[in-house]
Amino acid sequence: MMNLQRMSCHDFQCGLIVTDLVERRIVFSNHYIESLLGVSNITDPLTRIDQLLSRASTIIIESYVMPILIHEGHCEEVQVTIQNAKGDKVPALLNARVDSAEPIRVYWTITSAVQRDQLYQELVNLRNQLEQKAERLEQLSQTDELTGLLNRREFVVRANRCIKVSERSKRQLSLLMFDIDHFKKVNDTYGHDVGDYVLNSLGLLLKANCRETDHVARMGGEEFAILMPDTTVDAALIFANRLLELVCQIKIENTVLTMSAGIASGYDREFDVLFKAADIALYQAKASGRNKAVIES
Ligand SMILES: Nc1nc2c(ncn2[C@@H]2O[C@H](COP(=O)(O)OP(=O)(O)OP(=O)(O)O)[C@@H](O)[C@H]2O)c(=O)[nH]1
Repeated sequence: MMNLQRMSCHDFQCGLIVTDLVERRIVFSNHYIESLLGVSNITDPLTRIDQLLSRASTIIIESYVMPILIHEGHCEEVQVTIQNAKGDKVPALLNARVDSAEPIRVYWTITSAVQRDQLYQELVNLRNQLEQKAERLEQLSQTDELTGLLNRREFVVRANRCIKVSERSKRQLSLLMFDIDHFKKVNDTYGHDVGDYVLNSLGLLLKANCRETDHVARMGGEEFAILMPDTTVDAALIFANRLLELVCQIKIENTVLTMSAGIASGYDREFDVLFKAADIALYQAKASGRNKAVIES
């Protein structure tokens, strides 16, 4: 065990500095401070404690620590930056206490906070990583893996939100349901991979041609849906016909892709009602020859 009688301030594993109150000139510092700064001796009576700190830290001392010290007599756990002899910045934790006996002295303790800073940085990094993962998970839970479009669950959530807005504004929205014609034949003739490629290409085509305010989803299999806020049934029909023309551009060898569409519109209809109406219209489009868009009757 260490002989307590022979222990001196230099044995402490924290920095000790004694200064006067007004000018903060150093009258004593221990070895820890010297090793923190990378100098052999700083007990030069002309050295002020501010000279050991970064510019920002001297402002903190002047505007925050000193008023508290004068008012309360002590100030704890202030994060400062020490500038060492090499010019490196070392994060440190500072405590100070005033001894009012004449001559008035301030006792400063300074400990390196490098590890604390590293720990803090690690926590910040970890938090960022978790946030990114949570974002990614949220995205995965909302989208269809093959096309990157919304999945059915997220589509229904957003559609219900849009319906509420349209109920208030009394502005029509339109739901467009469409389904690739004879898609089974594509799979059977060219294989499932080509079928996937077609679905993916259609996803890209829809993303490129829909408005940012539209909600586009793959509802399952080869069935897609677009919810268009603030869109009348006539505008929806024009848009649906444009998509029918565009989808012909996706060709697999000699097969030209077509699709059928059903449209339902309104501003005061529940999602299930709107969905059913668009689905029936889609069925009518299929039943009456495919490659067309039909408005609900
Ligand atoms: N490649 C691929 N095919 C899928 C996927 N999901 C569903 N399908 C296929 O889509 C086809 C849908 O076939 P049907 O429901 O008979 O429809 P269809 O052949 O398009 O006929 P109509 O809709 O009546 O014009 C089936 O062969 C499914 O296996 C998928 O993720 N990838």
